[in-house]
Amino acid sequence: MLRTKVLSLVARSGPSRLMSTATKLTTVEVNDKTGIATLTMCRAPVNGLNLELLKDLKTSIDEIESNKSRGLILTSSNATIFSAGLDIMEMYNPEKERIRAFWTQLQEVWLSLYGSSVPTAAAINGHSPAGGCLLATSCEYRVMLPKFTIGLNETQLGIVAPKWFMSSFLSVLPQRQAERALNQGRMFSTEEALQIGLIDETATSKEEAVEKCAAFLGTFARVNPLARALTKQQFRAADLQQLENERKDDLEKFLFFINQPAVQKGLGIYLEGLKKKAKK
Ligand SMILES: CCCCCCCC/C=C\C/C=C/C(=O)SCCNC(=O)CCNC(=O)[C@H](O)C(C)(C)COP(=O)(O)OP(=O)(O)OC[C@H]1O[C@@H](n2cnc3c(N)ncnc32)[C@H](O)[C@@H]1OP(=O)(O)O
Repeated sequence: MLRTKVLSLVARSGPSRLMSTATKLTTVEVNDKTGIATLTMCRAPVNGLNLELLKDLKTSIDEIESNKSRGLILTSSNATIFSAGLDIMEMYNPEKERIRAFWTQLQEVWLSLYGSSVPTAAAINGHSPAGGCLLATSCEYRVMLPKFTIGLNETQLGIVAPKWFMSSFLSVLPQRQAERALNQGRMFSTEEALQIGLIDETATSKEEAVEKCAAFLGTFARVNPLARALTKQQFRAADLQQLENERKDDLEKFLFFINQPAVQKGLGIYLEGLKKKAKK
């Protein structure tokens, strides 16, 4: 595969450079003026996080990290969906080796995004359930468009959000609200998310959301980058270390849980419901 960690310039548009590692499911565009990188997920139809999208996300985050960008804005090329979360097809009747690689890659993405030394923000331009919410809450700031939903709905699917999903959620919401929302598998509307503090701002268009994210990232312009990065790291170190220490255990727990006949049955029913709804 033509994937290289070296930054390559493949196109120019206005003051931005599109940088790419020949990945297909993400693009990274760096604004020459601000030094802020916009990382866009573009896996049709719903930015379902499958193994390939996760690999591309990891490559792009690493690229932005090593390129010393001033900030990272995560968004989607889909007009109504930020990310539908984990691709359920990866977990339904899974193939043995692939599902191991899939979960390991998800861990990698979370460790690099939540632990990024670069300041991060999410321009949530569409629905953001489960894994989509994990990505958004791993960032330091969230701007969301109206009339969409966000939340960790795992219990609605008969599955359990692992500890590190909770860590990201808890870095944004107080424990009492986080616990209740997770137990209920609650999806919040944009307005509810703003009220509870799950998002920081709303915007009326993707462009405005990206601008507001850039304005947030700009607040660090006069802060010493090393001091800022080390401060962020200290806030997040315990969560990151916990997963680092328990990675193998976490993978085995996931495999055990997902392979339970009752869980497989539940996922099958949920998928069927999604497909029926899509056909209507
Ligand atoms: C004790 C400790 C144990 C630890 C164990 C750990 C286990 C934890 C395991 C996993 C954690 C899981 C995290 C997740 O992220 S699960 C995924 C959750 N996501 C969802 O529930 C979202 C489902 N999708 C939707 O709600 C909607 O699709 C939408 C709001 C995102 C978009 O709606 P709309 O625009 O109307 O699109 P459609 O619904 O018509 O969908 C189009 C198309 O896409 C398919 N699809 C949608 N979402 C997914 C998905 N997440 N995975 C796979 N496929 C998806 C949908 O079925 C349609 O397909 P088509 O009929 O073939 O066109």
